[in-house]
Amino acid sequence: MRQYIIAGNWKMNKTVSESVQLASDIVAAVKDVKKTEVVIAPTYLAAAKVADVIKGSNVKLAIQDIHWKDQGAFTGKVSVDMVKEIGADYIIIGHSEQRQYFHETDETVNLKVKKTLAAGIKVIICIGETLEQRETGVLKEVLGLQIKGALAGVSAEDADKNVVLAYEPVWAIGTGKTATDEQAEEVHAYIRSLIKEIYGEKIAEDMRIQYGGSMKGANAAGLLAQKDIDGGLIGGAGLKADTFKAIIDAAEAK
Ligand SMILES: O=C(CO)COP(=O)(O)O
Repeated sequence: MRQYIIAGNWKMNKTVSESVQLASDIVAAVKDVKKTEVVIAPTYLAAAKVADVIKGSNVKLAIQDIHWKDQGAFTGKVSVDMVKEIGADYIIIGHSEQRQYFHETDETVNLKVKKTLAAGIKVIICIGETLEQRETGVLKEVLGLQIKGALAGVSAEDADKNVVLAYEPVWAIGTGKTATDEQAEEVHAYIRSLIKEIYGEKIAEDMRIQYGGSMKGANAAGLLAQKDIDGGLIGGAGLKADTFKAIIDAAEAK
């Protein structure tokens, strides 16, 4: 059975002191959570302090993106060794906001994925279609390119143990428009079939696929009840301990 993974992507929210407070609130709120993997992704600036706050707890640390180079003249960027040193468990790669605003391509996603896995850190790879792509019927093609692009050269062993996918339909992010349970499940099942084509049945069955896009306490139970939905990548509802916990409760109740 796949373990649910609920991850809060804090995006460009919270100062360092606010991040420390939110991380402490989440640690307290989830201390009795047993079945669900809980992850938080603060900003770079807050990450080291948040790492200290969550040490010894059942909350894991994700970092929002890295550069694929080891070091050098890349103003504004952070390398995998830097985030490894502070104890990152996951790196989120290929978020649609990166793709939309910061020139992320399937090729740069792939470079970052390989760099992260080589450093012994797990990846959460984000994929998803825009409304226009959905409406013009190219959803499957877009997802196929994103998945094959991201995973090119990734070993079966890494795919099996160290890769989580996050399906985030761009039109559902921050809009309050969630995909219906059926819409989401249909795409998740399709994604799993693509993984089966690439890596075979066992890895397809093992790989966790999160849903992301206006997920909250009120709709989490329905989404998480779907056969191929294994958790959530949460934006807005992850910015308060109680709204985040409501989603984790829905996972724990399964
Ligand atoms: O993009 C998301 C998480 O990475 C989803 O954001 P929202 O939950 O705010 O829609």
